[in-house]
Amino acid sequence: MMDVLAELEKAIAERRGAAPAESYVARMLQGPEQDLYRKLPEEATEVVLACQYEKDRVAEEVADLWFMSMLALAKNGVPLADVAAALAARRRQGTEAG
Ligand SMILES: N=c1c2ncn([C@@H]3O[C@H](COP(=O)(O)OP(=O)(O)OP(=O)(O)O)[C@@H](O)[C@H]3O)c2ncn1[C@@H]1O[C@H](COP(=O)(O)O)[C@@H](O)[C@H]1O
Repeated sequence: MMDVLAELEKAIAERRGAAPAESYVARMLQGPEQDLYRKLPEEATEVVLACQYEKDRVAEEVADLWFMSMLALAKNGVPLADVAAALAARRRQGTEAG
């Protein structure tokens, strides 16, 4: 799983400087930040709607949300490894608490 996300992180880094006309990644990362941040709640809402009404679309919608989250990480210079570390730390805390 992390391999796919790590590959996506690399692809995003490679494409962020591309011509906006040719790259959605470039459009989102070079454009106004509100264009990107508006997409996050939209995609989250689509996940909820799929869960409630269109279960065969849940995976696709979560993939969209994760992609937008990856763009938000790139926009803010936060590496995927930091997210992995945060989840791992919570896992350890959960193990200790449990
Ligand atoms: N994983 C994705 C990915 N997921 C979704 N999208 C794009 O995200 C956009 C948003 O989807 P929506 O469902 O909201 O569609 P929309 O309403 O048309 O979008 P908006 O115009 O409102 O933004 C769509 O244009 C999708 O094509 C993605 N675009 C790119 N990637 C990855 O990023 C790589 C580099 O992409 P580009 O540099 O953009 O070619 C690709 O090879 C992929 O691996």
